[in-house]
Amino acid sequence: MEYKIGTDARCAVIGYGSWATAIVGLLAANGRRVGWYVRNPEVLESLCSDGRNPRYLNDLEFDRNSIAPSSDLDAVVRDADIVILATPSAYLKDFLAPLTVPLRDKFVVSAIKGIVPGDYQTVVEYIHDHYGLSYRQIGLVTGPSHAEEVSRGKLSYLTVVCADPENARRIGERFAGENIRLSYSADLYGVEYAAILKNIYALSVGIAVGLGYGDNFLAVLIANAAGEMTRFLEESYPDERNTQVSAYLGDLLVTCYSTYSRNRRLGLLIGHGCTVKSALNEMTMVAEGYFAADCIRHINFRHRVDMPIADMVYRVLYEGASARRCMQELTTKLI
Ligand SMILES: NC(=O)C1=CN([C@@H]2O[C@H](COP(=O)(O)OP(=O)(O)OC[C@H]3O[C@@H](n4cnc5c(N)ncnc54)[C@H](OP(=O)(O)O)[C@@H]3O)[C@@H](O)[C@H]2O)C=CC1
Ligand SMILES: O=C(CO)COP(=O)(O)O
Repeated sequence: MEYKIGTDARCAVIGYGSWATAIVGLLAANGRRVGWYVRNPEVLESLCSDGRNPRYLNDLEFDRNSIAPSSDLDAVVRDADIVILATPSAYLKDFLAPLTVPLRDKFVVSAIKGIVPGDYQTVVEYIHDHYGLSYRQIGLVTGPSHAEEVSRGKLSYLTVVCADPENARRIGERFAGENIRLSYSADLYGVEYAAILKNIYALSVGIAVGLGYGDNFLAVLIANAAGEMTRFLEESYPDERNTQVSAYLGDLLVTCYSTYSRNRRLGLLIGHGCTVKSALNEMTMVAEGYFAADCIRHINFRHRVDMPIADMVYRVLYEGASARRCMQELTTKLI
């Protein structure tokens, strides 16, 4: 089905973590009231009374007239034309479970960077298969974009991905702002997988830093991670794409280097000697790379791409292998 987003399309955001909150901040600055599905009563009450999310990005104050938070998922979706998904991938099904209103007549944009566990599908594939949307009705918003910086107005570049360039521009208009630059792409498969893989690579970087490796080695590790990402995309879904641009390489770099990165932080804890279980318990936010390491391994059984870095992360996270020994072995495979 050909789906055209109208100029007056209404947006709604599903989720109330840090990225969802930063996204609502961008959309709300652009005019129309933003629907917002917030199932947590404490967060909902605070947004309605005080215009703040008490759990995430608490310093961001919303004009209460610009947001419409609600715990009624059906009502939020019914009133929207563009539905933006911004939950961690592991909880997406759980968040969408109460939905009885069809999504088929909406445009769905995923801001999620992960695989739906259990189904081993990307969010785009999952929405296509389970909600009956055509791939032309699904898009992505991605790029190097930590919520903390976006919400504080630090210059950030986002990439909107969807098949139809006109729809991509309409979505871009909603995210646009003084400190947001936009790019466009039609590579749904490549950009979505790049955003998933970079989380695994940032975990490997955190592990290396925690083990005491220096900047020289990190540069080698990240250069090899960029190569591994490109190899996976080229071998699993060949297309004309330039993986040197922000949506692929840029997002990999920011996640590997930024102190805001949740994935890097999880790796750091493990590199410092925490068990995987205690490192996960220490995290106050979700590190998608933990789930992705298992899902990508499973998906790669089909493609059989050589992925030594992703394999190393999997062995440390899921097989109880020694981080030090695995990293040492990996050093012999990098160029
Ligand atoms: N943060 C960022 O800078 C960016 C994140 N993204 C992507 O956005 C997506 C959302 O991430 P982000 O906003 O960072 O996530 P956060 O860690 O900030 O938020 C987590 C959200 O998930 C809920 N949650 C946590 N644990 C559970 C659980 N066990 N069961 C059900 N719900 C749970 C939390 O609810 P509660 O508080 O009630 O526990 C909260 O709403 C991810 O795919 C991420 O990769 C993309 C770009 C930037
Ligand atoms: O995707 C992100 C930045 O672009 C966020 O990465 P982390 O989840 O590692 O913080």
